[in-house]
Amino acid sequence: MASIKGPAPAPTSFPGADKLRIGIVHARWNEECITPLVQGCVETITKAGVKPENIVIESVPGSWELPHGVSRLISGSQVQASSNVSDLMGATSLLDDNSKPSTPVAGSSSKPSKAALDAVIGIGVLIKGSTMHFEYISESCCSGLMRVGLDTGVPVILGVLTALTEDQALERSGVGRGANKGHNHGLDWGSAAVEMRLVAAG
Ligand SMILES: O=c1[nH]c(NC[C@H](O)[C@H](O)[C@H](O)CO)c([N+](=O)[O-])c(=O)[nH]1
Repeated sequence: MASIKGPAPAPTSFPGADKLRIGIVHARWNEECITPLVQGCVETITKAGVKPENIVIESVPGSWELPHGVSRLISGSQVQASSNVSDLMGATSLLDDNSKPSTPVAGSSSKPSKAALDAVIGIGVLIKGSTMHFEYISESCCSGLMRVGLDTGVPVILGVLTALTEDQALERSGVGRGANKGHNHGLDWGSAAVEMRLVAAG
């Protein structure tokens, strides 16, 4: 019997998306998953009509730091620019970019704009280990991101995979090891960010 789980189809047109500025803050753990998740997110954000120069990508050490990183990005202070969009699309790893000093997003002015962000996606990948660390970080990260969104009024999209196995994480990043590569959830998070700003805001 086919599963009934899964999101309804997202809207396909987003009038006004060309005016939006979207932020992505990603953790620097489990980059085999992080890189495709961020790429998937950027893919649907740009397909919706957001200009590449209006996508700000920064990174934090791990998922525990995501709420703080998202909050600081919304408040206008840079966390750590990890890559610009044009470099990202061909990237196989985001980590190399972190050795570079902060770089503005492709096509932007000499220094990254601090104009207000319309939505932010927090991306992290937690994989259960042999201790309770996973549970504590997962709960704190997810409730922290929810609080930042509610406190600031800026839509914060939950882009955190809480996987019990490596294969679960890889499949939900669209890079599964077996024949079934899975579905890249980053694609859904990108359209959710644009939708929450345009459709939900009315
Ligand atoms: O993003 C992650 N951070 C992880 N830990 C680091 C944590 O998020 C903090 O960066 C660290 O504790 C420093 O505050 C992970 N594990 O420990 O397994 C993990 O799986 N994913």
